[in-house]
Amino acid sequence: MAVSFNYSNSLSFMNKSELDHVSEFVNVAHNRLHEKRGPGSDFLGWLDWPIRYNRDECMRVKKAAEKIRNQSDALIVIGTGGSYLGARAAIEALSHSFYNQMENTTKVYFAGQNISSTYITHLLELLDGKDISINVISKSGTTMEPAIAFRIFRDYLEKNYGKEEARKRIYATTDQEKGALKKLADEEGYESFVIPDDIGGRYSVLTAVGLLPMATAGLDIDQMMTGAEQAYYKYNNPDLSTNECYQYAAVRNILHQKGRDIELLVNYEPSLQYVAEWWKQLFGESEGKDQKGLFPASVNFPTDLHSMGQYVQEGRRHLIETVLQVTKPAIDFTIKADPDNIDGLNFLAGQTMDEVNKKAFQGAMMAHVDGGIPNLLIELEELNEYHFGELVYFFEKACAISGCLLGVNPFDQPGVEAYKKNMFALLGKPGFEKEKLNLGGFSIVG
Ligand SMILES: O=P(O)(O)OC[C@H]1O[C@](O)(CO)[C@@H](O)[C@@H]1O
Repeated sequence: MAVSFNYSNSLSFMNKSELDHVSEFVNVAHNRLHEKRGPGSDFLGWLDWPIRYNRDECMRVKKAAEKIRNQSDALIVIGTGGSYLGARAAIEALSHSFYNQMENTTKVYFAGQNISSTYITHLLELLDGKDISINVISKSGTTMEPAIAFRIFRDYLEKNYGKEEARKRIYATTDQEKGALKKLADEEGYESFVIPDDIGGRYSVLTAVGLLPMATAGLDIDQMMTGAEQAYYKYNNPDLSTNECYQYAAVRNILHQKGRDIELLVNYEPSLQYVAEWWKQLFGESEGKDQKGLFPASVNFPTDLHSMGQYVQEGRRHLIETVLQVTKPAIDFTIKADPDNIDGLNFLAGQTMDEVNKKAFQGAMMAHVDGGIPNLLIELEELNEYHFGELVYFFEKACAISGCLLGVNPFDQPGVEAYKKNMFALLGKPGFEKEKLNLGGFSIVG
């Protein structure tokens, strides 16, 4: 099976009867989703997206990617949160580990996910003398971090190419009708792609938001959509005893109710690090509200076994460990015998590097379960576009069901506005004068 879920190593931390109990609620959550009822039902466009996405737009995405690849040394993808993480996750997971350092590739760099003057200056230095295009992505069209980066890069393009040519090198992915970016794109005549109204940022990776940067990096986006389509059918069944996506949602909720407050997503392939970052936004923004929710965190093993391993083994018992495991690595090789064996590693001779990696996983998993940490396992047969699409859909649907089980609206993110208000007040944005007065009680350094 391409993506599979196994919770057998959490059964000593819960009773099977608890799953039977929750299956009724899973059924309710399933019906709510599929009948488009319940909180956040305006944002369910992702649910059947893999079977109804706009093929013409997808074709346009591929053509634009081709043009970018022919015309530019690098694409600068400007966006943050859901307008950034999915594309980065896919490109890092599915491309060469040193993609941007390889010859003959169209480099993909990200900007607008921070407000660091050092980062953006270094990026501009790196791009000096190179031909570039820009894909600016923002659903609202008003998020400040990417808006600042876009202002800087637009200016850079106009200075380097002149206004006319700059326009042809800017691709905007935004709302169909509203927002400052949409307005600018229309005025300037940028080629534009749509983020559907009913798909929230963190659910948008399989729209043009993710697909244009991915296609530019040479990924097969048709395969990705086919994988997501298969997942749509596979996880369409309300029966908890067979639907592994729903089992993941249910088990993490049961464990959460029993005092597990943090879910650690673990990988043994460094290229999955940004899948974890994408997953953190998906679950964190969806579930962390009304003073509820599992805190999504991530570690990269075995690297972090040498830093966080101690805590996982013996620290506070509030963790769930969810391992995202790749069954068959893209590349494997056999460790050779060394006639001198000074490092004492000849016992590994004849084994493959991946066999050793898998033993590290098994050893850590057994130790952590023995140490009191329930283990969930999500296995991915291979890291390719098809399975990536399937995995995205698995997580999206599990997150929606999980949020319903938790009793929150999994599709809004009201809490993100609080820091924005303070920041705008501190920056003196017109309209935020009252908020500025309310900041009086804090001592502000810096
Ligand atoms: O695509 P936008 O509207 O720029 O938003 C980027 C991100 O910012 C948030 O709105 C939070 O502020 C996320 O939900 C979203 O993914």
